[in-house]
Amino acid sequence: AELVFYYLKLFSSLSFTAFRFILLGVSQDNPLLGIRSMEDWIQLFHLVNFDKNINQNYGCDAQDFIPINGKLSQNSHETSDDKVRNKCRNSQEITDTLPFNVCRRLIFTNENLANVRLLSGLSSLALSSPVIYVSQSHDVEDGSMKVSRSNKPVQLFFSLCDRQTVGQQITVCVRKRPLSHAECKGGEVDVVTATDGHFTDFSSILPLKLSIKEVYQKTAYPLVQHMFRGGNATCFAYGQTGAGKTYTMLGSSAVTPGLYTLAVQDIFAHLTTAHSYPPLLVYVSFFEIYCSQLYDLLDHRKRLFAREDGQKVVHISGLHEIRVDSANSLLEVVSKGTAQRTQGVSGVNPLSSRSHALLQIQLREPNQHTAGRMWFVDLAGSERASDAKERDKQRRMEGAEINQSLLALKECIRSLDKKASHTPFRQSRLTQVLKNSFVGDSMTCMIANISPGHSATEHTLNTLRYADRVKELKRKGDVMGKKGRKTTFSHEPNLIHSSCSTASTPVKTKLAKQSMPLCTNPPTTRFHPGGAPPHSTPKNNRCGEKAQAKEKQRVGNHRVRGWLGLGKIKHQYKSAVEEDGTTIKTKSTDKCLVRENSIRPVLVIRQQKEENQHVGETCTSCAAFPKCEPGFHNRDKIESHLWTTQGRKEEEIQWIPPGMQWERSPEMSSVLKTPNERDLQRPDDEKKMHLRRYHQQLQQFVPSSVQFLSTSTCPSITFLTDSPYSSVLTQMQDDCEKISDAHSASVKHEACTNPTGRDGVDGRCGSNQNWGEVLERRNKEQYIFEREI
Ligand SMILES: Nc1ncnc2c1ncn2[C@@H]1O[C@H](COP(=O)(O)OP(=O)(O)OP(=O)(O)O)[C@@H](O)[C@H]1O
Repeated sequence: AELVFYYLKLFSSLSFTAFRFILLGVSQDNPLLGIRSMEDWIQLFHLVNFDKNINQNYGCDAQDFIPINGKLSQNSHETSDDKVRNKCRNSQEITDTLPFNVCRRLIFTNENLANVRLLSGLSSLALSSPVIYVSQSHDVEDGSMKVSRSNKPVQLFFSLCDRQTVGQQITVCVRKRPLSHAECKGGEVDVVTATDGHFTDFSSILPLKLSIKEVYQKTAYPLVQHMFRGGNATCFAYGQTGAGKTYTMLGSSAVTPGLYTLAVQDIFAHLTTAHSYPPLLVYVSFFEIYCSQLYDLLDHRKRLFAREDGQKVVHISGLHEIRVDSANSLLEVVSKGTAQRTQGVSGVNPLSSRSHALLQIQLREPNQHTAGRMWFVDLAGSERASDAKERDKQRRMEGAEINQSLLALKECIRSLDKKASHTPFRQSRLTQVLKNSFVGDSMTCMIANISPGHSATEHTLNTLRYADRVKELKRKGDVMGKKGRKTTFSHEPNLIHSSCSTASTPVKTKLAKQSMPLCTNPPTTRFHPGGAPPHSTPKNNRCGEKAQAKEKQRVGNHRVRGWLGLGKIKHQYKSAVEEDGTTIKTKSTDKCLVRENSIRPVLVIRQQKEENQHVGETCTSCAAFPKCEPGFHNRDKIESHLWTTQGRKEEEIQWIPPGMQWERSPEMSSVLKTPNERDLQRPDDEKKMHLRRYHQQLQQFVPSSVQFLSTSTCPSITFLTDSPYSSVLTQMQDDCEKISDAHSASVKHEACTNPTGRDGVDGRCGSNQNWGEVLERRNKEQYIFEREI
C-alpha cells in the first residue's frame, strides 16, 4: 500500500477512480494477484494511468470503469446468476458478442491478475488502442457486467469505443471501382450510384473517393484487432473479374497501397508498441487454389494437399511457412508469392487472376502455440462462360472451376443462413480451407467489388445478391457463433480445425475431376520481375513454356470485351436515379455522367437512357484510374467491337448442339412469333434495345449451363417490367426457382450416395427427378434468345 501511495504522490493527477482501483488491488493477496516484482507494480500503475487517459480522451465517465473484486461465491452457495456464469465459463461466444458499452469498462479481477505477466506492455499497447478491456469471461445481463471465475490465463481485449464491429461476425462492404479511361472511351457509363433509399444496405459502401486507408479502417483493421485478441479473422474480396479485387488487396503503387500492406504495417506497429509477453512471432504462408489444386506460392509452386484427419482437422500438408520479423520482410515475401500467382486473360481483364490466393498471417508464441490468425483471400473473378473471350478448353474449364468453387462458397453461406444441419464445406477446396472463417470465433469481412459500367450490370447485381446473402448471415449473427464447433487453434502450424461431421476426403465434383489434366496448362503471373516471367507453372507441367508464351501473347493483346458497346447505335446515358418513381436528371457534360457526390449507404443501379453520345470528352469517374493501365487504355473501340461480334458468333456456334431439335415452350413460341423474321435481321433501334435489355435479364437466369449450375439463387425481375417479354421472364423465374430447388435436391441426393454424408444419415435426401428436364428446357430457351439477338 505504501508503494502505491508513493507512486500516487508522484503522479498526483491520477483520478479518484484509479486510486480506488489500486486500493482494491492492494487489498488482495499480492502473490495471488500475480504481482511479484516492482516491475509488475509499475505495469499496474501504468494501466491505471491509462484509465485516466481514457477518461480524458474518449469521454468515458469515471463510473464506466468498474473495478470488480473478483471473489465470487463458491459453488456450494451457487445462485442462479452463478449457474449462468458457470455455464458461460470460458465461452468464446460471449466474448464475441460483447455489446458496445462493454468496451467502456475496464474490468480487473482477482482471476485476471493471476497472470499479471500477460499485462506486460499493456501501457504502451494502450497508446495504440483507445480502450483496454481485461477479463476472462463475461456474462452480460441487462447491461450489467458479471465476471466469472476461471483458471485460464487472462485474455486481453482492446477495442475502439466507436468500433461498430464489436459483436459482428461478418461485415460486408461494397467497393466500386472507377470507370477506366478505355471504358469511358468505349461509351461505358457508370450506372452504379450510392444514394439514399432502400435498395439494400450493407455494413459499408465504400465511396470512390475513400482513400485506401479509410477502406482499410472499415474492412481489415477490425480483423487485425480480432487477430490480436487471439481470434481467427478473414478478409476476402469477391466480385466479377476486373472489378478490383486484386487492386484492393495488393494496391497499385506505394502511393496507393493495398490492404495487405496496411494490415502488415499495422500488425508490426502493434507488436512493437505492445511488447507482449511472451513475445509473439509472426509467420506467413501464401498459397493459391487453382483448378481445385493447392500450390505453395512461397515454395516454387509446390503442390500442397488439404487433408482432413479423423478428428475433423484439415491439414495443409507441406505448406511452407516463413517467419518474418518486420513489415518489410513480410511484404517482400508476399510480393514474391504474388509474382508466382496464376494469371490469365478474362473477358474484361487482360491481367486476370485465375486462382484464389490465400495469404495467412499467424501470430505465434515461442512454443508455437497459435495466438491469432488472419487470412486474406483474393478470390478469382467470377465470369460467365458466355462472356469469356478465350474459348479454348483450358480457359473454359478454368472459368467453370472458379464458378464452381464460388458456388460452393455460396452454398456454405446459404446453408449457414438456413441453419442447416450440414454445411457442405467439403464441396470445394476453397470452402474446405476456409470453413473456419464462417464458424466459431471467427470474424470475417467480405469486400464485394463491383464494376461501375452498364455492361457489367448483371454481374454487379449478382455480386450484390451474393453480398446480400452474406449480409443476411451477419444479421442472424448467432449462426456464426453457434453453428460451428468452437474454433480452437492448433498447436501445429498447418492445421485448421473443422466443424464437419464427416472425415472423408473432399467431394470431387465431376468438373474438378475433368479439370485436373486440363489445368496443367500454364498459368502466367501477375508480375514479371526483371522482365522475365518467374516460374509459375505447376511442377511436372509438360506444357510449360510453349503455352506460357502463348499466354504472354494473349496478355499482350490487351483486348477488352465490350459486348454492349455495339454497332452504330451510340448510347448516351443520363444520370437518372429512379427513386420512388421519380427520375432525377443530371445535366452533365461528362461522357460518363457520374454522380459521386450522392454516395450514401444504398446502391442504385440505373437504367440506361439512349441519347447521342459525346465521344472523347473526359470522364470524372475515370480520374482515379491510373493513366497507363494496361489493357484498358489502348483499347480501340472498333477493333473491340469487331472482335466482340466475332466472339459472339463463335459463342453461338458453340451453343448449337449439332443436329439438336427441340420444341419451343408455348410461352416462348408466342414471344418468338412477335418479331418479324426480316425485322430481326435488320432490327430497328427500339427492337434491338428491347432485345438487348431482355438478353441482359435473361443472362441472369441462364447464361450458360456452367453458370447455370452455379445459380443457386434465382434473380428477381428488377427492371423491364414493361418488357414485352415479361411473361416469359416470370415463367423463367418460376422455372429457375424450380431448378434451384431441384439443384439443392440433387446436391442432397449426392450426399445421400455418400454413406458418411449427414443428409443420408438424417434421411433428408430429396428427389432430383426434374432437374435434367428443366435444365434442358432452359438451355434451349437460352439458345433461342441468344440467336435472336
Ligand atoms: N479502385 C480502383 N481505382 C483505380 N483503378 C482500379 C481500382 N480498382 C481496380 N482498378 C483497376 O481495374 C483493373 C482490374 O482490377 P483488378 O485486376 O484488381 O481486378 P480483379 O477483380 O482482381 O480481376 P480478376 O478477378 O480478373 O483478377 C486494374 O487495371 C486496376 O488497376
